[in-house]
Amino acid sequence: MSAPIIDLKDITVTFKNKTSTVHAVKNVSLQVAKGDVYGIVGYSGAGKSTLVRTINYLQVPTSGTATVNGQVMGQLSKNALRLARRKIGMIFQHFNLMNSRTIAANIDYPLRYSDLNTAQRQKKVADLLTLVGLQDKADAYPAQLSGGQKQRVGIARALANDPGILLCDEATSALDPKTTQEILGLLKHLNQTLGITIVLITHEMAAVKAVCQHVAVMEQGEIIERGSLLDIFSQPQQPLTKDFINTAAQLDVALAEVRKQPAVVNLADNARLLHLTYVGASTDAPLIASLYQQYGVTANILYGSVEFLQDTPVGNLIVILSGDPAQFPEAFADLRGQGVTVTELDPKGTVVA
Ligand SMILES: Nc1ncnc2c1ncn2[C@@H]1O[C@H](COP(=O)(O)OP(=O)(O)OP(=O)(O)O)[C@@H](O)[C@H]1O
Repeated sequence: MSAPIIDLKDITVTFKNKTSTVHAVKNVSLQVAKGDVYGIVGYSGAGKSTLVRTINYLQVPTSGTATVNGQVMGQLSKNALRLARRKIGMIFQHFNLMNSRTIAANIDYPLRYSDLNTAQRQKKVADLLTLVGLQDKADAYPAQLSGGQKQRVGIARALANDPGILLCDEATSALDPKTTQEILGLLKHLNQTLGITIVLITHEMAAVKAVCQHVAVMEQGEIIERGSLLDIFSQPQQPLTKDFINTAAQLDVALAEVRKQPAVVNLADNARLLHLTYVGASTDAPLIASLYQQYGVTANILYGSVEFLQDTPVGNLIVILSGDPAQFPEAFADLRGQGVTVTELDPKGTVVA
């Protein structure tokens, strides 16, 4: 890959006060390629915001180096840092708009130090309003807008200085599901049309799934897993990652229902409860037919779904396989050989194994 637009090396952030020390970020390295949409997912307190704020140096790391747009942020003078920050836009969960100013004035605010004259600034604000679909709201005040509209203003304001990077800190967490999809759609559009690199922090894997090309999972200040969206969704390794994915795909809900069914409650000795995940064109029918033909193993599908991640189908099945248990290891190996991720589930457990 060519030099990443964001290169965090060995970033550690420690907060100390009189009584306690919090290790918010522990020795994290992260590279984001130009034009990427990179999701950072984790529960509250995992250190996502703190990590992302080291990109624009709103948070100075205790140790480690942040190189952004080829500039080592920690080596910049005050003035150079201010200029560097203008090329890194940021949006927030609660929008952070100035309530006493109009929408146009909010968007114009970051332009106060720019070289543009008044007419150019007015045109820039009008263009930004159009870009985010709010051309008729220039003279409205934030209190008159819905949450989704306020976030559109936040996005327009963040783009005022034509940044190459947009940091999104829980930008959709205060919005309802439909508005969330609209805002994520807008971010995707901006990425595709302007080529802007996006780093998106969220606790919702569904948001990551909708827009991100890469994802990192954070827990207790560390990145515990990272990869392309498809790899993470089809072959999650860490329990926390599986947890996030199962919630996003509503597999946890499906599994809770499945576990109530008599065939699962009274799972026979010659049966196994499995979760199968596959990526791409393979479909459940040939997989299951070949299990029977080759191993005499029958499959009872209890749940199935296919969703598209970046236009690639990802299938999830929860099945009971029954047959001669001596045949199971080979049958499972055969499935794995065909690119299917096979996870045996505890019929009584509460989470996917
Ligand atoms: N300025 C600060 N002073 C002291 N502790 C802080 C400060 N900022 C964050 N922390 C602590 O650092 C840890 C990581 O917080 P951070 O906000 O980065 O997590 P997060 O994953 O973004 O979660 P959230 O979504 O809740 O913001 C938490 O334990 C938090 O309480």
